[in-house]
Amino acid sequence: MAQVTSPTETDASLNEKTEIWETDLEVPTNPVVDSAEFAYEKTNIVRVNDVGVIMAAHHIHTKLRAESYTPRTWRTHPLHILPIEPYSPDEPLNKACLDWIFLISALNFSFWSEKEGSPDRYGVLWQESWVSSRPKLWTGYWSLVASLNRALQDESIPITDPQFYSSETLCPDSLIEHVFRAAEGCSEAIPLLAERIAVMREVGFILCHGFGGSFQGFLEEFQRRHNGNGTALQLVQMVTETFPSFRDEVFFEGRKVCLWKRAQILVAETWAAFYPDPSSSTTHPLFPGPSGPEIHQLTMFADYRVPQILHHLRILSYPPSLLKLLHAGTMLAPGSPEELSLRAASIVAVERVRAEMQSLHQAEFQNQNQQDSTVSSVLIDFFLWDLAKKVERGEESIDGIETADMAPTHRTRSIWY
Ligand SMILES: Nc1nc2c(c(CN[C@H]3C=C[C@H](O)[C@@H]3O)cn2[C@@H]2O[C@H](COP(=O)(O)O)[C@@H](O)[C@H]2O)c(=O)[nH]1
Repeated sequence: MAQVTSPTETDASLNEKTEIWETDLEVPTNPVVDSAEFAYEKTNIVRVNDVGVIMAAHHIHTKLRAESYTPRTWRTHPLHILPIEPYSPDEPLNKACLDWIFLISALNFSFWSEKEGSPDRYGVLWQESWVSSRPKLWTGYWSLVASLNRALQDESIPITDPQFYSSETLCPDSLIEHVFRAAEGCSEAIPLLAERIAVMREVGFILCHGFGGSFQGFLEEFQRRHNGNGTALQLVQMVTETFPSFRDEVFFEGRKVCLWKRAQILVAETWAAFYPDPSSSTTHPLFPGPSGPEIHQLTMFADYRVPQILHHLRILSYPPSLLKLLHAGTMLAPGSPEELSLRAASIVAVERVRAEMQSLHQAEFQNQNQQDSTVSSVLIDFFLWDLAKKVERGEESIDGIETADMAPTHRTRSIWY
């Protein structure tokens, strides 16, 4: 917020103040944005297509409106209606719900299957939603959510409680294996089980020894440090500083590149899960300060599903050599130029889509003489991920703009995404 100067101040003091204010006014940039720009240029493999960005921005802008897609859409996913009622007025940041979100984000990586498309790929059988107990085979990311919900609801295993899952005595490896068990007939187990167990022990230990044994305690400490006025980006930073297994960073050509996929999605999902009803005019319980969450400072979450839809929408262009690798199912090593290029270009691309959508948004609001509201890469990401899944299931196809043939997702085994 700009400050008004007093006319009695001398030029010298004014200059001094201006300098201070300029520093104060500096908008903190997300290191992921700079990192991505650097890695995008250095790798120079996947490219952002400017025409594709403009076309897709119009398309996404229209779709968001038509579908009334908002941060509250997150709750409408059949498995995101949590086993615990999160929205209690007595406990605005419900502990059990926060621990559920935290564990999901800690383990939100590497669900792609060597047997993609085959019925015996890894999947978890659980009810199709909270309101229907009809069994359904959940695959990919949803297999994680289904496993945890099944353990909580059907088996009374407190799997999302850090005090439980940090302890090898209360929660031995064999029990975790049981929680993630595949449906009968699957010939695969959950990928990277040992790494998932290691992540659970690490984050559980840190929450128990530093934050009273819950993500709620972690958020209370965040609010204390920032006098209740912390932003989403500051929370992301605290997550990456605290938990090594959220530190999604690589060194490339002599520079540290931060991608922070799971740290950002953790904050974004917490933001979305507790997003207040717009008609209630209440502030967000996690970001009650005057500046709010500043959610637009976060980037998209560089995974293996969103780049695929960005390419399909012709926002990203892949060179023939990369397409060949993808079609051959070649493994891309974590931190390799191809893998880094896919992730970095996705971040750069969504930032450009966001800028384009922001202009559309502003023009529209100006015409309607309404207040502006900011477009965020988080919401664009959520929308694109959901869209990618609908296109994959054959439920939706992209109309009205040119698309590229859907390429396979890239294959990298890593705990980062
Ligand atoms: N960029 C981004 N990546 C996301 C998600 C999500 C799920 N988020 C939920 C929250 C809001 C959304 O509306 C979703 O309901 C998972 N992933 C990543 O995808 C991959 C799994 O893919 P597949 O094997 O096909 O299920 C894997 O890397 C996983 O880490 C997201 O939102 N954004």
